[in-house]
Amino acid sequence: MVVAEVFVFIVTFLIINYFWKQRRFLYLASKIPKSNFDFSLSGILKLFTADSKELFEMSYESFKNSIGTVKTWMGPVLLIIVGNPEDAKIVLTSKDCIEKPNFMKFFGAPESILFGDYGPWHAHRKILNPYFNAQGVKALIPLFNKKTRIFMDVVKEMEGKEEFNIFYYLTSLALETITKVMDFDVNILNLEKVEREGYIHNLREFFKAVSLRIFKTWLHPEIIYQKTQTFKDEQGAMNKSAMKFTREIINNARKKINDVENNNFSHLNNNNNYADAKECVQKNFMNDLINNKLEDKEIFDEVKTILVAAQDTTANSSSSVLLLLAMHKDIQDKVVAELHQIFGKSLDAPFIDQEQLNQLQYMDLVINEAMRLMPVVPIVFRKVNNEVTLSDGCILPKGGNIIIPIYKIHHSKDIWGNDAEQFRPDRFEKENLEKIHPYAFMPFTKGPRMCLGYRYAMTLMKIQLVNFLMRYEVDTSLKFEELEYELNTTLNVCQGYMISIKKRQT
Ligand code: HEM
Repeated sequence: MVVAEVFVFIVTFLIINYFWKQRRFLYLASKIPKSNFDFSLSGILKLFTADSKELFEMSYESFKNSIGTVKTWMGPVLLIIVGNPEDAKIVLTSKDCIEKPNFMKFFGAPESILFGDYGPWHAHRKILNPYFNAQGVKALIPLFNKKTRIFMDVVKEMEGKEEFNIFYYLTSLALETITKVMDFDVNILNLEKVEREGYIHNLREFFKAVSLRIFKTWLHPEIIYQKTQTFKDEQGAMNKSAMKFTREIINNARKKINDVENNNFSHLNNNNNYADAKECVQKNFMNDLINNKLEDKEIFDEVKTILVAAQDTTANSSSSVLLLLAMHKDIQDKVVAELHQIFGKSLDAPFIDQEQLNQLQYMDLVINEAMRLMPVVPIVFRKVNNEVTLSDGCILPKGGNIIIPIYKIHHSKDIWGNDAEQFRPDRFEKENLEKIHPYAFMPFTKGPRMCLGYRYAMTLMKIQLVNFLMRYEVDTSLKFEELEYELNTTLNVCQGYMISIKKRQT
């Protein structure tokens, strides 16, 4: 009897202590209006069984019509959805919201630039920046041209055939390119189609599993998660995809550095010259990571992250552009007219340089409009490390987690007008864009944690699109209003990016 009384006393004490310590957090949270998330029994049951398509629909529905900031409790996890551009700006530029929530560590790269806390993020961003700034990307243009040509030879197999998912081709190209930037060639485009698609499928399964875990908070504790099938799927998928290349890339880099140190350099350059070989290795991405004395785990996390960040995103965005152009032939014609003006009326694009890329003004509008309608990263997360006050006086409590709903902001009729669901590239003309809040369009987000690879992505996408659209007329039977999406960390079209291609008449 006494034992029971002591037990009740301790539990009561712990509960009161918890609420006392959390009183400010809970008070501020209580002031934020609720989202429309369906907390009825059927709503909760639906969340239990939701797949990534239902997850996207449920989360979008829950805050689609809210104007300001709203909240959702996912068990003990507070999610605050900051849906207006001015407040998104406050969050994304605040030093108190620079870190990502703890559940982002589920992606398995806690020491990386993408998911790491301030320390590793800041150090890694400094190391990687030179490879992705204007000069760094300019130096990569010849590589982008070369890899795109290989891709054009491979995609030829689909000429004049039925509709196919262009994403599988573009993602192979994106992977080949980024591994080469890391001084390692995976030659995935040369693999058999089945093998290529298998790798990509595995990576997507990994993202799917982690996205589901983030929203299903009962899967957060490792002890529960590791017993689930989702965990087994996630591990299997990751081991078969990015892990495989990550190890090989690091081993390859280490070997090259050792070879130069041991004067064994003849296979590293054509001139058989030690100084050249040394310079070539020193100017290298992987060398920088290794020589900055990062821990093995940090290097591993970083390589894996960059592989993933550079691949799915760029391929998805280019696929969206092609799909939308296939749906809107008048706009496709205008893009091609611009290409003919710059490059002449040939079927094969020349090697494209920076100056020509700068002339692609209409294509810029088209890419922006495609990334507005189909932003590949539809939400981003931040953690509140210290209280932050929004434009309407709402205070974000320390310990809360923020969602910036990029997809919702990009589709808001209040911002983009009643035709927000239509593909209209001219809304990105300078005089139209001036009327829109700068944080109403942010496919790469903004602020200090903005995408490091945005110049890289835009440059590679343009080179791919020029080559593809000069040679092929693109068609599809899909309709924009019928597209369905699934949230696999990135936003993917459930039906696939199905297009058919035929050679242009010159
Ligand atoms: C169209 C293609 C791309 C899109 C739409 C995109 C989008 C994004 C977004 C929205 C973020 C912010 C995530 C967040 O705040 O949580 C991000 C971060 C990042 N992206 Fe990209 N990305 C693309 C391509 C690339 C490429 C090609 C690379 C590398 C080569 C890259 C590397 C990164 C890195 C390293 C970060 C983390 C930046 C930081 O936290 O400081 N991305 N990207």
